[in-house]
Amino acid sequence: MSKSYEDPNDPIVGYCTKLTVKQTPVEKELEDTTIKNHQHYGMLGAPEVLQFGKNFIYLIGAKRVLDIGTFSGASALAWATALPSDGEVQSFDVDHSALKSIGLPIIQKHPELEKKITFNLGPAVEKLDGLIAKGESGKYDLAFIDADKINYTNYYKKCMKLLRSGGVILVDNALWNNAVTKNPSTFDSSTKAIDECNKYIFGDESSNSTLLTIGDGVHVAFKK
Ligand SMILES: C[S@@+](CC[C@H](N)C(=O)[O-])C[C@H]1O[C@@H](n2cnc3c(N)ncnc32)[C@H](O)[C@@H]1O
Repeated sequence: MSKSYEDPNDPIVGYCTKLTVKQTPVEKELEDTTIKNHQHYGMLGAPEVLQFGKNFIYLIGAKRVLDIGTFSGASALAWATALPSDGEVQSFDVDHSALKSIGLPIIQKHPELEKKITFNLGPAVEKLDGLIAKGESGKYDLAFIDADKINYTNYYKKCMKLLRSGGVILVDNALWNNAVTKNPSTFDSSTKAIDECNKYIFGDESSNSTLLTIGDGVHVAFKK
């Protein structure tokens, strides 16, 4: 499987995307501007995955969302779009260059969305530890994990602490261009880390999960 914007001619991906993804004009503008202006635009969250996350926000009545890996702001914007007016997104990244040059000028034209998002600069592991230390455990509804793959299991464990019972974690790139299905002797460090995270989630007694083949694979964990 692949992200719809990377492989627009795949008939199954195209059909599924066309009949499910409902981007607002501002979401579309941010996606298009990132694809046009950033050489690593392939880091963008797939719109079908962001739609899936938005659907969960509606379904579980989420108000507080953790967004691990901001890039140009597409996932943070998607969550802010789906959240109610008193909703909150905490988004984390070590690098705000794509956000500043591409995402922020677009998001700032929509103060009602911008006010819901806090963009935190710094390593997400430390930032999540900071939230746990502040007594925020159990107070978030949904988490989207989409930063450095090496820390995927760390992010999962920390997000599980921060989520309430009934909360949902979406782990993006869970198939990593299908590399995790290949012979383990071929794994690079990112593939190994993603495979370990998928296995850790499967063995975790505090959640149930489903690994979906949308986008680059999304492992969805439901906290008991
Ligand atoms: C795949 S992109 C995120 C895409 C974004 N979620 C979206 O939907 O468009 C991954 C991001 O993780 C960030 N990142 C890498 N290492 C990180 C770390 N240790 N802590 C926080 N962010 C990190 C990168 O700078 C990059 O912007």
